[in-house]
Amino acid sequence: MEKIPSVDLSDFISGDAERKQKFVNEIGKAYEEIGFVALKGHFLGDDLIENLYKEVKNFFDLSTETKSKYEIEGIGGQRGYTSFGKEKAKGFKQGDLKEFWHFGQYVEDNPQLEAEYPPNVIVEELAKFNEVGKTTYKMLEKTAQYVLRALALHLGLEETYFDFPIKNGNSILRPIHYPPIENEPKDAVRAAAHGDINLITLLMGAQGKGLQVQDHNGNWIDAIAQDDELMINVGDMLSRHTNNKLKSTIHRVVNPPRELWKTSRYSIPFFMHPKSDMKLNVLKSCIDENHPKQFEDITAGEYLNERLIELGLIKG
Ligand SMILES: O=C(O)CCC(=O)C(=O)O
Ligand SMILES: [Fe+2]
Repeated sequence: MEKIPSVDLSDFISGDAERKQKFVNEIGKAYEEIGFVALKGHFLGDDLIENLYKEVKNFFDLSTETKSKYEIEGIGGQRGYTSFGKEKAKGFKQGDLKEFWHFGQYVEDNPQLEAEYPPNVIVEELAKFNEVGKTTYKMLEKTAQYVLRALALHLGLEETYFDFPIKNGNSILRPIHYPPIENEPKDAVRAAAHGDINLITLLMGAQGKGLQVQDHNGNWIDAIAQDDELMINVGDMLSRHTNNKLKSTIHRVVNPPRELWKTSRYSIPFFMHPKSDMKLNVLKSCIDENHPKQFEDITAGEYLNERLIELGLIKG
């Protein structure tokens, strides 16, 4: 496969049974093979996207001193700012060449969960940043809900199988800034090869070159979305739950050629997580003679903890 397949969410929500099934088949096949699709027909309007990028740039343009006010100790970077070079991919020594921000869940009608999650951090200098982050979070969550409904059908489950575990889920919206490159980086890249931890990831900002996905043969292929598309991929939680029927594919962000070193890259992934008590135990429908159970039973919260310890973000 040389290109990431494109799908259109409006097929799924069209009300036409044939178009709906076509979407389920297309995304199901793509996720069994390469684990990535470019998706159009999502719920993000052009104005929202434009305002979001404007505010995200405004934030990263703030002074280092101002940004560091929002880097909160003791919450493993789950909310607010994480400074340049801090996050390393699993198994790598050098930090990635990026700084980022985390918006987390806006819990409704569930005080117990509200107490479980760290509160969102409010940027005082930028009135609109906080609001546009919240609106984007909700629109991506809605888009993800429909994608997961299609995947539930593909897996032979009830269409609404994921609806309850993802309601008030522990998802993260992460605007990332990869600053201009000043000197030849020593072994470091913008984002070293990794698999995402969560159920699915919805990525804004894959329109230019940079993101690459590893195919079955170990070749890196460019993953480039059209202007109106989000890149959406399977994360390790969903791969585990489906006994690796749906593939969580290794990907990375390479450094640009020297003539483009002066340019920043901005990308905005939404990492869709369920509530921490969701059981990721391998689905019975994904086990048979040829596909024995590959993973131990675990909850989403336990799994996330394991992975954050490996990344050095929290202590074991
Ligand atoms: O910046 C990108 O295009 C991808 C980032 C990514 O893969 C991640 O943050 O998990
Ligand atoms: Fe990723």
